Amino acid sequence: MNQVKIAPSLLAADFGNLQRDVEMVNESDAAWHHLDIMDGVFVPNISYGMPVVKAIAKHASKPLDAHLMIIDPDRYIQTFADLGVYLLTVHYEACQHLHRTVQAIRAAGMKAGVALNPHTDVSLLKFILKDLDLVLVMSVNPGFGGQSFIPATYDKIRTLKKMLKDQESSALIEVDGGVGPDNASKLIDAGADVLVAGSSVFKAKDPKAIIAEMASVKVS
Ligand SMILES: O=C(CO)[C@@H](O)[C@H](O)COP(=O)(O)O
Ligand SMILES: [Fe+2]
Repeated sequence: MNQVKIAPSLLAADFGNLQRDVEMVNESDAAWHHLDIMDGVFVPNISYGMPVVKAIAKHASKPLDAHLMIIDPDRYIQTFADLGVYLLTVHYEACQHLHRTVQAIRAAGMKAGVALNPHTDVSLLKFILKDLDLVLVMSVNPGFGGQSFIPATYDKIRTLKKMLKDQESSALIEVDGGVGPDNASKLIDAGADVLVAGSSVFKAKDPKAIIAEMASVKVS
């Protein structure tokens, strides 16, 4: 069984000290850097765009896990590939032709992920699971950091885990929103492979210790 991966969300970083915070993640037990790209249309917030992704990529030593909260993400697939993104996740709710988008992400040389809003049923991915490297289960409504975790997520992860097993899919389950040391064990027990954590890491006195604590949770 693989160890859980921790992906600190740079949305909660200090943007005035972005290089410092990216380097903190480099030196930590984190597996990936999680980048949240918001367009102000799909979600009611605008985060950052390509120049900031480029700056992060310049200093990051771990794979870039980009979570696109933008409509019609096909427009930017090649750009993110050129910026060195490792795994590109698009929202089920933001794509007209999800299968085509996933194929285009892989054709551009990246791993492909699909994110589900809290109200979106995992069964909608039944016929595309085999084509995915990751499913991102949103445990808050996308758009902002620092929100409260939605408890229905546990059941959703368990249901998805069973679907993946039934289909012999090796896609990872990533959970994003309101995640921290308090719920990490329960999420891992439910079947999460990757934990995204923004506020719980960057607002902590010792961010590296929080990352280490979550990364060391034993997988049963
Ligand atoms: O995608 C998102 C929000 O839409 C996340 O990645 C947040 O950035 C996580 O922040 P916390 O809930 O951990 O503070
Ligand atoms: Fe995210």
